[in-house]
Amino acid sequence: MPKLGEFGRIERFFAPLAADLPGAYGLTDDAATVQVPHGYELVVTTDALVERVHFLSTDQPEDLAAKLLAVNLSDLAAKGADPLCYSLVLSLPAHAGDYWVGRFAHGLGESQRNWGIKLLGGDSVSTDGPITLAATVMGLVPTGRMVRRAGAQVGDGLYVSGTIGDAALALAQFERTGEVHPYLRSRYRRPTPRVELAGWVRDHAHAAIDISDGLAADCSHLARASNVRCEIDAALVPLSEPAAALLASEPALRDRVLGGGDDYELLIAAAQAPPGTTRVGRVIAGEGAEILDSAGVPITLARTGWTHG
Ligand SMILES: Nc1ncnc2c1ncn2[C@@H]1O[C@H](COP(=O)(O)OP(=O)(O)OP(=O)(O)O)[C@@H](O)[C@H]1O
Ligand SMILES: Cc1ncc(C[n+]2csc(CCOP(=O)(O)O)c2C)c(N)n1
Ligand SMILES: [Mg+2]
Ligand SMILES: [Mg+2]
Ligand SMILES: [Mg+2]
Repeated sequence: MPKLGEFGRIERFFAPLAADLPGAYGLTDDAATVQVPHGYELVVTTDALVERVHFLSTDQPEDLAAKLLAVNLSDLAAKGADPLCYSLVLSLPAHAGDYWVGRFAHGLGESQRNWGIKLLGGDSVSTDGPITLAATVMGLVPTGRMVRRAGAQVGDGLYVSGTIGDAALALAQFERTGEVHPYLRSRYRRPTPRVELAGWVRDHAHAAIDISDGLAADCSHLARASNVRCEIDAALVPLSEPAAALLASEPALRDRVLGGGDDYELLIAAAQAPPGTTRVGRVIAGEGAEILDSAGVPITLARTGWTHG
């Protein structure tokens, strides 16, 4: 089959993902339009995934599509926004050809249906560098109601969704042996954005952040923005069964759990427990964030979270 080329791929693989979104104009114009209902505003977030920085070269295109949308939808959920649409930038080397793009687009289609979003537009470029994927995801909140990192109040509880450390432990296993527990691997390849918590966050949370860099680092971001001190009890941090088993056999991996990142869970400061979350700590007067061991002593982590550069 002859190669589709830039415009062939857009027409074949991406235009169907934009169907039914009037402002996308079938991906045939220079730009798109987004209608925002009266009384609402757009919440806009952008995150990129780069080969060998955010994912492994062996990861499959369908998984990368799901992960690209998930890491962005996680930010929207933390801000209490309901997902609406997204734009997409693909920077692809020659080996990621039509077959790769077709599988990637198929993965996008599945995620779109799952989360109720549509493709608005984007850009496609070729490169001799790594696969680089970026999405800008847009969501809606009633005007003025986006939940900020700032706003945590003294006396609030700190809550996290899901379990922490699964993806970071998967990566630790990849780095060492290549033998990775299937559940941990699935948490690295396909994080689950907590989209269903957005409504609760919007109505009840005082502050929230999604955990991408690492629990310790993202908790520090929330504490700094809110001008408060956040304390987390390490023993309360929820672990999946495989993570707990791995940690029991290798306690030194604790630091990867607390500072490894790639969780895409929510950290929420609120006066009451969000549904389906675990209370991990508290907001008190002061500054900074600490994770305490079972004796109440602050844990010093080699790295509290991921930073670029
Ligand atoms: N290149 C950039 N240009 C403009 N703003 C940026 C740029 N990079 C980051 N930002 C902004 O800096 C702030 C922090 O970004 P950061 O990426 O740390 O947050 P995040 O997306 O929630 O975390 P993560 O990327 O780890 O998931 C956000 O307001 C983001 O919009
Ligand atoms: C192959 C590989 N090596 C390392 C990591 C870990 N990692 C990379 S970026 C990041 C923070 C979130 O990204 P960002 O801050 O860019 O949004 C984390 C935890 C990974 N996922 N894959
Ligand atoms: Mg970001
Ligand atoms: Mg975030
Ligand atoms: Mg980051």
